[in-house]
Amino acid sequence: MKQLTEQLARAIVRPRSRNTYKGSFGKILIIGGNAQYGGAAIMSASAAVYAGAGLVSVATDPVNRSALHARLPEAMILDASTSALETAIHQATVIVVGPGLGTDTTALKILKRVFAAVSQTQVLIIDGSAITLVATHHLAYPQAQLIWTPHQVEWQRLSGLALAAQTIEASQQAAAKIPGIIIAKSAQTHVFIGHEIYANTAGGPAMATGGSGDTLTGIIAAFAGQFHPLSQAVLAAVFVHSHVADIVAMNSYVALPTMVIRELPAYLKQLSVSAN
Ligand SMILES: NC(=O)C1=CN([C@@H]2O[C@H](COP(=O)(O)OP(=O)(O)OC[C@H]3O[C@@H](n4cnc5c(N)ncnc54)[C@H](OP(=O)(O)O)[C@@H]3O)[C@@H](O)[C@H]2O)[C@@H](O)CC1
Ligand SMILES: Nc1ncnc2c1ncn2[C@@H]1O[C@H](COP(=O)(O)OP(=O)(O)O)[C@@H](O)[C@H]1O
Ligand SMILES: [Mg+2]
Repeated sequence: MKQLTEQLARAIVRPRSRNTYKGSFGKILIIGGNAQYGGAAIMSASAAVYAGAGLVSVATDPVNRSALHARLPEAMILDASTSALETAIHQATVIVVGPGLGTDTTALKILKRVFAAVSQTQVLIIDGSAITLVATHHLAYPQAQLIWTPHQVEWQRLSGLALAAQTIEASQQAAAKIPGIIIAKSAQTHVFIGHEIYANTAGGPAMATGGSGDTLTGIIAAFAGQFHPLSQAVLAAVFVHSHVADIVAMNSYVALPTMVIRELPAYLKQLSVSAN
């Protein structure tokens, strides 16, 4: 098993080239946020913007429009239940589906449309409610470069492994049957990429607060849009999310998602200019 360290993140997060524009750093689409869980989509989108994504759009319930614009004017917004969703999917390079999506019939309909519209060249991060829907309704895996971010109960739903049975070996065997990268989140997060297993060395209980996982999806999306190869970008994102939370937790009892998000640009700058 390998370890996720700052060295790995430093190798990926390098200074930006001069001859670039917003389109050089990823076109991200976040799909989620129903009337109850609008904050999840806002945290995911905020994390993407603050982790350097070039362009971020959010397909959500229109009830979240004012809140999203007020919190994050950098993001664009569309109604997830209209055909604007398919247009936005085709324009995106990286898509997140699930934060705050919910599991009702409207959510299932949106998820099925997403799975039908994505293509093999696109990165699709499947999180939260979307994982639960895939497991509950036995949806076929979509044709895309998949990244799954289950917490322990979502992993139970997706893999069939009860929490107590989620040993590294059992989880690896289950992960091998699912296409893409699996980030099995817990107090000791493991990432399964092909035959490799990576253990996160950062993070702690200050992260045990609603929205931490939503925030991770935005960082992964931003990194997938900016850095290559995808596997290294994903590993760096997992480390950076937890490490920035550790930095926040040095002076704060809780590492709230909004606090972690705010710290991202300064940490990424520091990482990019530090000796490789
Ligand atoms: N501000 C917002 O808008 C927010 C919106 N959010 C959005 O909400 C949606 C639903 O996501 P979810 O994670 O809350 O619900 P679900 O998948 O049913 O899991 C919870 C169940 O599992 C259990 N449980 C046991 N162990 C566990 C573990 N290690 N980790 C986690 N759970 C564990 C737990 O047991 P309990 O703690 O109640 O005993 C409970 O029974 C999703 O779309 C998400 O993005 C949230 O991000 C919050 C902020
Ligand atoms: N005690 C802990 N130690 C380390 N990391 C934690 C701890 N508790 C939560 N986390 C991290 O916080 C995130 C929680 O994700 P998730 O449960 O999906 O949150 P949410 O859906 O509320 O956004 C994961 O990245 C997980 O690894
Ligand atoms: Mg979650």
